[in-house]
Amino acid sequence: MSATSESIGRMIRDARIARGWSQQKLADELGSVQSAVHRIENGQQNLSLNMIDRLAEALDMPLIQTATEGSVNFEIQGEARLSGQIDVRTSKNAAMAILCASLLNNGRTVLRGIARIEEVDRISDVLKSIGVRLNWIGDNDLEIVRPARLTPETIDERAAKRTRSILMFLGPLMHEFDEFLLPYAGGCDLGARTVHPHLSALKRLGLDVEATEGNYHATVSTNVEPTRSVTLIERGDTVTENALMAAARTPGVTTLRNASGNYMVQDLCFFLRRLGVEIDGIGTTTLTITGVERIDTDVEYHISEDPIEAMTLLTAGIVTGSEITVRRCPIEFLEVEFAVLDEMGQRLELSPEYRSHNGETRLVDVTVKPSSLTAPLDKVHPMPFPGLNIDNLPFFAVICATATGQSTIYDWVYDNRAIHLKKLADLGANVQLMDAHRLLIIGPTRWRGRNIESPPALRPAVCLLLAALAARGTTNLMDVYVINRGYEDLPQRLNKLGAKINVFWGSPTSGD
Ligand SMILES: CC(=O)N[C@H]1[C@@H](OP(=O)(O)OP(=O)(O)OC[C@H]2O[C@@H](n3ccc(=O)[nH]c3=O)[C@H](O)[C@@H]2O)O[C@H](CO)[C@@H](O)[C@@H]1O
Ligand SMILES: C=C(OP(=O)(O)O)C(=O)O
Repeated sequence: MSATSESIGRMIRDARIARGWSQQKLADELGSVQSAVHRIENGQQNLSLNMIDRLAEALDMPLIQTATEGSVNFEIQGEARLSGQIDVRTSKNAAMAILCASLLNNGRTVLRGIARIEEVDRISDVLKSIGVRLNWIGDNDLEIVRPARLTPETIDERAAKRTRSILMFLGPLMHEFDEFLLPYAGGCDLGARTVHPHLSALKRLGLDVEATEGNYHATVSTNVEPTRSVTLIERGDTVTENALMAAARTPGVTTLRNASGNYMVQDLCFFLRRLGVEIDGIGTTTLTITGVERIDTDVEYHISEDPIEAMTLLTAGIVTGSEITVRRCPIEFLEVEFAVLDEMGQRLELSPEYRSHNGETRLVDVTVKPSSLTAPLDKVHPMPFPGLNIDNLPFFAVICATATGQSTIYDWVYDNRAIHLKKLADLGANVQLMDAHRLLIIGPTRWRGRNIESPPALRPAVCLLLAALAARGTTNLMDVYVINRGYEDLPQRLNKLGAKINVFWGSPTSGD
């Protein structure tokens, strides 16, 4: 059986009307807002697993769960010509860091503009399970109030194991307990990802963590110097964030060297500053943090725009040869990407800069002009900020496949990500995996639609969606949970630009 988002929407509307409920009443029951119910009923919103469960419970309708059993899939009709304007939404990765950082605050935290994505739902499930109260107060605004005592002993292990961000509870929780356990982190299948840099940095900040059977066993030590300098053994994003959260509530001055200056780290720093934590060196590799004993502040913070989503949307325009304007692109985190695109012959028009709602991040509107692309002369490779973003590299595989000539994509970072990009061959690309880290791509590609399983990795999966937009024929991209992990209503938003993507549950209606 397969059900589309429209048919599920109709089922929900009928059930609501049968109960004599208004959209507002259903929204109240769901802990959501009326506009979200309106969109769900019109099939204009992706339904997260969490929302499906809540709808079934509120309407006492297990049928909704039955209808949506199996995977969420996208049917993409290709040869799309896109036009119009689209706004970049806020980032998954900053949301993850700041949601974890809200644990540092005993006051009320309101996060504005937070993306409603599976990853936010997962970490929300985990936060709720340790006693935190979360309340959506607008379509994308979340109120967070933590209890006086958090209860890590009641943690939702299933949700915790689906996200790597659980690692970022270590920094905040060390201020509350002498000893605690956390389940192992999960996330995308990108190959082995290091945890040791986190443990090594936290040790220097007074937290000993031992990996035991299925758990991290954390013990706080008391012998922390009043002034400390910690050099991270990797310039990783979440390790920098973990160390920042450890330093934020450790009185005295901490200097973090080899810190990441990436977008999510900057966003976390701006948030911590609002909480009264002094931080110097934001955006550089040396951060100086003056910690405070206790934070009890009612704070509102607007998360900034996602450079990875910006690159995703720009790639949609590029591979379909369309003219679209992607508004609210955080330019500081896209400079190298744009320089590489420029070398390849891609024309982009940039508006004057303006500020994001956080008052800090610089934004521009970018218009993609249909261009004739040639392969870059050298390999395309990522570097920590301010290099080409590691999560933007996969989009260059699709773009290079569109360009004329031979390109090399070199992903030194992840052992398994390039392997997933090999799947672009199923949609017609001439892609060869030279080794686990290098792809050789010969373009241009005549993309063709297929039935295809999503790889278990967010960016490679969305790359297939983007290629499918350009492909001849229809692509059924099956089991897109990973895409919904990081993107809010991507099909619906691309459809507003002229794409034809249908969300359905179960198995595809037509064969390949
Ligand atoms: C929730 C979140 O914010 N996730 C992001 C974060 O994950 P996160 O910070 O968890 O990234 P990892 O710690 O897994 O680092 C990614 C990989 O890069 C390697 N590495 C990293 C830095 C370095 O200086 N040397 C080095 O070798 C690590 O060993 C690892 O294999 O950063 C990654 C790299 O930007 C992004 O892909 C993720 O989207
Ligand atoms: C790898 C990613 O994220 P995570 O760290 O959440 O797995 C990503 O955003 O592409």
